[in-house]
Amino acid sequence: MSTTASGVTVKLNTGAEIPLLGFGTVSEHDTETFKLALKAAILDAGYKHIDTAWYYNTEELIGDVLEELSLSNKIKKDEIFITTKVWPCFWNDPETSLNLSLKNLKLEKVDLLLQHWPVCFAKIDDSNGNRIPVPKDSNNNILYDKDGDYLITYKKLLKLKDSGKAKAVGVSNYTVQMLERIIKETGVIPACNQVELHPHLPQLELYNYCSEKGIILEAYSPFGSSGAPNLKIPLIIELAKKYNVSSADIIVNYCIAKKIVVLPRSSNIERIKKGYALINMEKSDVDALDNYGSKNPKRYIKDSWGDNIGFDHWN
Ligand SMILES: NC(=O)C1=CN([C@@H]2O[C@H](COP(=O)(O)OP(=O)(O)OC[C@H]3O[C@@H](n4cnc5c(N)ncnc54)[C@H](O)[C@@H]3O)[C@@H](O)[C@H]2O)C=CC1
Ligand SMILES: O=C1O[C@H](CO)[C@@H](O)[C@@H]1O
Repeated sequence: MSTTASGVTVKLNTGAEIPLLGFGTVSEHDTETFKLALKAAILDAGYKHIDTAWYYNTEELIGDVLEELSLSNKIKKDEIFITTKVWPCFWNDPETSLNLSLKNLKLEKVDLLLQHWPVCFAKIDDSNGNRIPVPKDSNNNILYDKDGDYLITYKKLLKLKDSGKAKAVGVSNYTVQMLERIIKETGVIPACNQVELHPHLPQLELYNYCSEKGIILEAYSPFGSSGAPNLKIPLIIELAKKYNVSSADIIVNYCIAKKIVVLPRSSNIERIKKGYALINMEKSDVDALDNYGSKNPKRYIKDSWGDNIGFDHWN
């Protein structure tokens, strides 16, 4: 096992290794800050995995950084595991989405392609011909496609894998019931399921199901998203003292101990350079964190379309 969190990997059901630590690329900052953060993550902290999506509008910046670092021989592009996602407005033409992502990322293929949400928005383009991510009517209600079905998207993603443009295919924001449905209908087990997961939302039923099926779980918003509220949980602060690390290290190691991919985001260069310490967390501490979240489940990402698919722990 590596001594830094960025070096630890787990095997996907395709046989490929995925680094358990990935750099989250939702951005609240200007383009230069974003690029500097990504460069520090790759060059100083040794990140080998970037999690992005068409929806984040950061793919072109990521493509620029990868191109620059590879042209100056600082990295080889194929050393970095790249995940991108198909947003619900592309539910019926994920190939268009993937082609846009590949163009922006300046890549010929991605390591992992995810269906971003199991929902289907209407396909509406703006006057410049760009797809509207979340189409709404004049009353601000989201426009769903009444003929949409997330199973159709999954089947189309599997075809994209066959075409070689995505080395592996997975899903995001799926419940156990949805996973059961796509597996029953296609016979193909997705490589992973990316969901909100952290010590305040351990998702134990989903975790047990995915472990049994060999689906790698990926934890988004591990720190509780903007403002990082999870870092202030008293049990996490206590464990940080016990192991002499930071609260962020505890959350990252909670996921790593459970072989869950973890996708923290940061734009703070000093923190990024430091990376995350890899510790040997005792099972009783992992269990205590599971227990904490099971008793106090809390979801931070409350996009309204989550309502439509029956997400729980909404309040
Ligand atoms: N599949 C999906 O639907 C979703 C995927 N994601 C992915 O997961 C990634 C991470 O999730 P996010 O929601 O972005 O949030 P996060 O849980 O990683 O938290 C980010 C926040 O924590 C702060 N932070 C980071 N390290 C800190 C530290 N050591 N001390 C204090 N504050 C710290 C950052 O400044 C930022 O405000 C995203 O960037 C994206 O790649 C996120 C949301 C949904
Ligand atoms: O991936 C995602 O990021 C945004 C913002 O957190 C969320 O809406 C989406 O699922």
